[in-house]
Amino acid sequence: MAAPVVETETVRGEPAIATAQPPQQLRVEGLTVRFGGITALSEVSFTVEPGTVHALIGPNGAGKSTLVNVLGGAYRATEGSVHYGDAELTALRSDKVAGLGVARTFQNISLALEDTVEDNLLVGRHRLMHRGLLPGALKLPGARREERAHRETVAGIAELLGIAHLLRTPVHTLAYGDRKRVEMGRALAARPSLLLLDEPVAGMTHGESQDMADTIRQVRRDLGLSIVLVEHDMPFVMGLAEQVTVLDFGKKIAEGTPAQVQRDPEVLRAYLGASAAGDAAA
Ligand SMILES: Nc1ncnc2c1ncn2[C@@H]1O[C@H](COP(=O)(O)OP(=O)(O)OP(=O)(O)O)[C@@H](O)[C@H]1O
Repeated sequence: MAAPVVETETVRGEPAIATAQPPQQLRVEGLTVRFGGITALSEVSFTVEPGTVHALIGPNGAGKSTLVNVLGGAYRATEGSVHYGDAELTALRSDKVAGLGVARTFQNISLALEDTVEDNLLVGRHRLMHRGLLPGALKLPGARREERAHRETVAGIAELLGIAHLLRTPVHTLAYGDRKRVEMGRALAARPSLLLLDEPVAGMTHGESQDMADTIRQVRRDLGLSIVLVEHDMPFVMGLAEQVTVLDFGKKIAEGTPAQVQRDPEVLRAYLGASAAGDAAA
């Protein structure tokens, strides 16, 4: 039976940016997801230790996004389970998963382009708002205090991500790399203890992706959360992740430290083809 959902604490008295609860161990056990005749994931198991960066890699169609969608509550498991601490995630809707402290970003940025960076970040606070953001004349003192606290929290997150100077700027005027930061900021605004990042540096130049790696390191250090990262950019993944799980055709083919998976023959075969794997092993 699923463990009861523990809602994250309220906004009152919170520090500027703090995770709602300490990160928990994430345990994926025997996870299978089928879409009709397609098996997107087949008996995948791995564990993400609290406070670590764990990468999911694999060629196109390997099942990485499907896995993130299950972790975030968007897709149901056909078989198997996912536990975050004591809670069984696969039994929960995405809003309940968010209530446990799990937040995600999307492969394709999904921001409100006409709105400011601040307004987009505040969307991430909605679940924690008691009163919503009302027009000035309708605000009681308690509502004003709450709104100020939410704005301070998102300002702190913007500072951490290096986009504080853009808070009043409409998103449609931003460079791609900054939009990616806003997307991450919106997820962080919910004060998650587990952050799921789906291709955070897709489409970025090498320099931009290095900057993003520094930002993610700082986010992890300052907020003390766990990060599950899906990304195709290998130098980025290998420089950032402590553990790597490798998928191919929906199956786990390897796991270990970046150094271990980089020389794993199965991984080389999946990425480069059998002959290249043979050459590399020789
Ligand atoms: N909603 C869906 N309905 C049907 N098939 C799906 C669905 N989502 C994913 N699939 C299929 O599941 C398999 C795994 O896809 P998935 O997107 O998870 O792979 P991926 O590793 O994230 O790939 P990429 O790196 O290209 O994003 C693919 O065969 C895909 O076509």
